[in-house]
Amino acid sequence: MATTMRLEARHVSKTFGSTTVLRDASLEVAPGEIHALIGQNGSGKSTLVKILTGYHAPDAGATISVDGQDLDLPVRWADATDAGVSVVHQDLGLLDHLSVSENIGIGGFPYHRVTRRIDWKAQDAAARRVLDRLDVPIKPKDPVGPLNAMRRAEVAIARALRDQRPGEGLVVLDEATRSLPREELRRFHELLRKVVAEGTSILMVSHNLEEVLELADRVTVLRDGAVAAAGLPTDGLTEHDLARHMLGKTVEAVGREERGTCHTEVAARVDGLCSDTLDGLTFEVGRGEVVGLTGLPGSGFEAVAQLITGGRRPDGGVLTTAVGSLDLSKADVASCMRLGAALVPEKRILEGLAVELSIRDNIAIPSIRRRGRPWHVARRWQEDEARSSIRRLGIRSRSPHMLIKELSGGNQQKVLFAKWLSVEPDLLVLHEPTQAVDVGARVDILRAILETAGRGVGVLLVSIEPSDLAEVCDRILVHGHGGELRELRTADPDEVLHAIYSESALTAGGTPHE
Ligand SMILES: Nc1ncnc2c1ncn2[C@@H]1O[C@H](COP(=O)(O)OP(=O)(O)OP(=O)(O)O)[C@@H](O)[C@H]1O
Repeated sequence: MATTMRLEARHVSKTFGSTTVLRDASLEVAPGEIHALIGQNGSGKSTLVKILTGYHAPDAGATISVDGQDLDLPVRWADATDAGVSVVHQDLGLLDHLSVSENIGIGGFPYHRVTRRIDWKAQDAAARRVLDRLDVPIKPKDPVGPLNAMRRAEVAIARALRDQRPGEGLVVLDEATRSLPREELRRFHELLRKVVAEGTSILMVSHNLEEVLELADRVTVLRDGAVAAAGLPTDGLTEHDLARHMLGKTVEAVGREERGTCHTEVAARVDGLCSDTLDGLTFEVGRGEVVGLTGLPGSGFEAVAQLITGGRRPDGGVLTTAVGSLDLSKADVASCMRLGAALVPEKRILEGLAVELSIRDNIAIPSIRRRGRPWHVARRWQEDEARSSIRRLGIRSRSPHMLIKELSGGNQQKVLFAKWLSVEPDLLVLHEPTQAVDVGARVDILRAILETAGRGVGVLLVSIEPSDLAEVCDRILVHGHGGELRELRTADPDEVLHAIYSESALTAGGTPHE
């Protein structure tokens, strides 16, 4: 007899206005399996997940069932929850000022029968039960704020499993492992395996193909809103195979040809950068040079991107470019921009994009003054710049007038990147620019970084992605435990990884242009 699927979605389509973004898609997840849903940016993954959880209504003709029971469509979140479906989003959705138990209880607190108030005793006991079931050594009363990335992920999983009996239910992980440092991923994977060993199913949406192959039993690939491969067993598959299914073609490596050229002219110099986690960091970026900055996640190097571009004020430090010098402890974004330093930040929606404006307007914002006023004079330039960015970075959109909020996450990332590329600063600081973008877009972005450097811009790539760093950087500065910067020149991602996680693998030297 055929197994009853944990989740069976059939003939799912979705049309926004006149655009169909999901076409007759199907997805089957078996009990106790980890199933990955992958696809290029804008291929429809989030739309499909949002239909499963009731955020979007599907077009007519779809059916969705959990454990053989059809759900009424559009899905009501309460019905999905009753059927055992829960979601862990990318940001994990935790509230730092609340306790672990309160976070686990959000959306489903038990109420006292008589007083009709939240029954905290019952809530703490329920939190304890699910934490014990997962062998997570934290207490329900612990505050969430100080917890590290791994513990936070555990709390999010505990919340997802709160109402599920062992062996039942489906947890949807929407890029949920992205915030986890590499060394924690293995432990988190063990936790997920424990969850599915009981019979619960996991549907993971991910751009990390390495993780998909390591963790998932089967994978469904979406391409342009349709299923390009349904439920492929991952055994024997390679990342190349997955990329081919996603893109319908083979992805070529970035292939940096002239690396390590001597960059004698300095684009920007940072002197004595101090903050709570940094102790007098000093480094230079040459004109046309791509310099990587990396280190152990959480060791403090991540803050450099904001500290040298005016997003946050350091305790001390000076930025010098061809324009002049600036005391960073008194700087803001505008003064850093005047000096020629621009940042493509990590948290795109919060810090980088106006979501109610169009692609064209977002790209134009930083250049409005330079490109001339009044506004209509620059209109032609804006239109051309937006169209060329769309082409160059493969931004999936109907037109340059499409609003940012209508774009998929990865395509938003590309617009943010295009916005700052159009400025042509002296120093372009990029913080995790390939986060959440698909394999094809990643190559487009890395190529655009090299092109930008080729035009004489100094690029600082602040990242924990060893392969990005190895592929495009002339030099990589590794921030060590003791706060020192050590320099690495390599095109081998394993060597970068090794350097990040070991103290001894590097040669000394922080200022490199001799
Ligand atoms: N509210 C909306 N209005 C119009 N179009 C939308 C809306 N939401 C999503 N889209 C479009 O639907 C398509 C699929 O987007 P979706 O977010 O599902 O992609 P995705 O595969 O999750 O991409 P990513 O990996 O970049 O997050 C995109 O082209 C996007 O522009």
